[in-house]
Amino acid sequence: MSRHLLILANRALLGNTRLLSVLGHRNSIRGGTSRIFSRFYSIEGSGITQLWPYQADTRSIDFFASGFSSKHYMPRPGEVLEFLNKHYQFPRKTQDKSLFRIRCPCCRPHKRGTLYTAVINVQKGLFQCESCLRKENWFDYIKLVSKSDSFQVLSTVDLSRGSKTEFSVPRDTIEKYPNQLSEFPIIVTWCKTEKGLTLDTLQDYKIGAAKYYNTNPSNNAELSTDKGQVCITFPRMAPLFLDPQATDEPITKTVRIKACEIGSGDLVAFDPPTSEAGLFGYHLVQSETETIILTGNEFDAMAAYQETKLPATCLPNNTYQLPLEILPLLERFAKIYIWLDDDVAGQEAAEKFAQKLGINRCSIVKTLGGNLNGPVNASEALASGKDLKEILRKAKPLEHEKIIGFDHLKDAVYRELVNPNQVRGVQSTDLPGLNQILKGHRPGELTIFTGPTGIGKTTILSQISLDFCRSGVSTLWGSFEIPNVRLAKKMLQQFAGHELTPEEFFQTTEKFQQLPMYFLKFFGSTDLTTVVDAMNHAIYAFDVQHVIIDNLQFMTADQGRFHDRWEIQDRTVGTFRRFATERGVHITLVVHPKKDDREFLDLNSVFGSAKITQEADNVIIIQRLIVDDEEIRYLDIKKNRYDGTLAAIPFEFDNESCKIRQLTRNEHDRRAKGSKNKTRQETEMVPIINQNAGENRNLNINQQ
Ligand SMILES: Nc1ncnc2c1ncn2[C@@H]1O[C@H](COP(=O)(O)OP(=O)(O)OP(=O)(O)O)[C@@H](O)[C@H]1O
Repeated sequence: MSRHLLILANRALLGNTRLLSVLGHRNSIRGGTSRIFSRFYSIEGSGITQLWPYQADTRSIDFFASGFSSKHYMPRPGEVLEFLNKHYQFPRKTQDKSLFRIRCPCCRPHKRGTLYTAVINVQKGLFQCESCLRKENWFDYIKLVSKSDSFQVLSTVDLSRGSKTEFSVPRDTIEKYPNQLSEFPIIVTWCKTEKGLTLDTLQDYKIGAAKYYNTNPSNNAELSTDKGQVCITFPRMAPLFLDPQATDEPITKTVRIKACEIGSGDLVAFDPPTSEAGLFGYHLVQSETETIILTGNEFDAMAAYQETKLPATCLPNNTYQLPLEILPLLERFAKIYIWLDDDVAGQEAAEKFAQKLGINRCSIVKTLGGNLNGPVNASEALASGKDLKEILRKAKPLEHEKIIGFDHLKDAVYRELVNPNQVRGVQSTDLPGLNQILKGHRPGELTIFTGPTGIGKTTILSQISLDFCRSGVSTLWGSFEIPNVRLAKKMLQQFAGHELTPEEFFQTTEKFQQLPMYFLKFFGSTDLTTVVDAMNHAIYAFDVQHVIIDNLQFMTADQGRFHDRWEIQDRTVGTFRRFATERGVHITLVVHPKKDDREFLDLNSVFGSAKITQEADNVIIIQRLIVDDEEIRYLDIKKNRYDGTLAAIPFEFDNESCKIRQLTRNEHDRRAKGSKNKTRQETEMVPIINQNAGENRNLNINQQ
C-alpha cells in the first residue's frame, strides 16, 4: 500500500494538472479533490489500494464491472430520447438538434425555474448540469436516473463462493514460464509449421510452457486428479497504472495465464480461474502507440503482429465477450482494428464490439475480403501465405446504424447466403432433437416456453441455458419466481451431473464460475422499464446473447387491476419482442398456461391474449401423456418461424443429474405402445427420436 501511496503522491506532485485532466472527463472538479476521489476513485472505506492506482492484481474488477463504460461509446440512434421519455424526463428541444434540455437528477428542485438546469447530447449521451457542474457519460447518467448503484446483475462468481483471483503457484514460477519454452521444442516447432509463427514472435509475447489441469467449463470431463498436462501458456498483462493519457511507457505485469493444449490450441485452464484483468500482448504497447489490433484469439494476435508490426491483442476468453474490466485498457487508443473470424458469428460480434468501443475509432477487418472460400482469420491467413498487411489496409469502419448503406446490407445478406449453416445458430449438445426441429439457437428471436405448473419448465430451461452457455452464449437469467441461489444450485447440479458433496463444491464452482452466465437480482413483481434497463446494461457489460425471463406472470404480478393484466402482459411481450430484434438477443419467456384441464396444451392454452403467441418466433410446450399409468413427457414445438418444422421430443428426467434426456425411437415406442385409444391431440403430436443424434436429417413428420 505504501508503495502505491508514494507513487500516487509523486504523480500528484509532478503532474497534478494532468491527473485532474484525466479525472476531469468523468468528474466535476467543483467539489474539490476529495470529492473527485470519493465519487469515482473512492479512497474511503475499503482502502486506497483497492481502487487507486489501478492495480495489476484483480481486486479492482468489481469496481470497474459495476461502473466503467468507454467514453468513446455512442448510444444507438434514438436510444437517448427513448430512455428520457420512458423515465418521464420530459426533454425540451433546443436550437441545436443534438442538445436537449432536461432536469438534473442530482440537483434539488428548490425553485420551479431551476428545474431544467442540464443538457444532454442525444447523439453521444453526454450529460452536463450547469448548476452542480456534474458531467456524466451515458451509462452513468442512466444510473443516476434509475437511482441504482449497480444494474442489479449477479454473475456465477457472486452466486458461488466469490472469485479466486490468486495464481495457483507463486508469481516467481509464473514469470519463469517463458524460460521453459526451450525445454519443449515441440511447441516452437508446432507454432512454426502449423501457424507460421517465428520464435521471435513467441518470445515477444512471452509464450511459455507449464503443466495445468483441465478446468475448461465446456469440457464435460470430471476434473482429473493426475498431475496435469504440459500446456502452451499465454500471459495476460496489465499496466501497474491505469492512466488513459499517460505519456510514459506503461509498466506491465502478468496477471493471468491462459493454458492451452499443445497441438490443438484448445483451452485447458485459466490461472487464476475467474479474474478478467489484463490483455494478451499488452506489454507491446508503447507510450506513443495509438493503434491496436483486437483479434479473436492469441494465435491470430501473434500472426497479425508478426506481419503488420502493429501491437495486437485478443479477446480474453474463448467466447465473443469483451469484458468491461478490459475496456479501460483500450481507452487510450485512437484506432482499433477488430479482426475476428470472417463468418456470421464473428462479424456480428465485431459489429457489436465496434459499438461498445466507439464506432468512430474502430475498423472491421474481413479476412475473406468478400471471397467465398479461404482463410477466415489472421492465423489462417498467415499459414496460407496471404498478405496480412493488405487485408488490414482494406478494413472499413462500421457505419452508424442510421446511415447504414446498401453496401453494408448487401454484405450481411451475402454472408447469410453463403453460410446457411452458420445462420442456423448455436447447436444444442444435450438435446439434438431441438437442432433437428428449430435448427439452432439464433439471435433476435423470441421463444415462448410453457407447460402445466410444476412440470419442469425452470429445470429444462436451466439445462438448455447451461448447454448453450457452455458453447459460449453469454446468458442472462431473470428468475422472478425462484430465488437466484436456488436456481444456481440446480444449475450446479446439472453442470456437475450429480448432486454435489461439500468436497466437490469447490472444484466444480471453479469451472462453473468461468461460464458467461449472469442473473438479474430482481425477484417477484418488477417494473418493465427497470428490467429493460438492466437487460440493456447487461448487453453492454457482458455481451449477453440470450435472456431468459421466468416468468411473465410473476414479473407482472400485482401490476394493474384485474382487467388490465392482459394488457400489461401484452405490452411486456411486445417490448421483449422489439428488444430481441433491435438488440440482437434471443429472449426465452416462460408463460404459464391458462387454467386448463385438458391433457394436451396448444397455442390457445398460453395465458393471455393471442398476441403473445403471435409475437413469438418459437413456441415450446411441455406436454405429458399418460400411458398405462406410465407418463411420457414431450418438448412439443408448436411454432417455428425459422422453417416451420413442428414436432415433439419425448424425454425422461434423471433425478441424479436433474437433467432431461431425449428418448430414442425404440425407447419411446416401447413406452407409448400401451396407448391404444389415441386422442386427437395425441395424434397431432409428432415425436422425433434421436436415433441419429446430432444429425440434421430430413424429418419424417408422420412417423407415428
Ligand atoms: N421431467 C420431470 N420429471 C419429474 N420431475 C421433474 C421433471 N422436471 C423437473 N422435475 C422436478 O419437479 C420440480 C419442479 O420443477 P420446476 O420448478 O422446473 O417446474 P416448473 O414447471 O418451472 O414449475 P412452476 O410451474 O411452478 O414454475 C423440481 O423439483 C424438479 O426437480
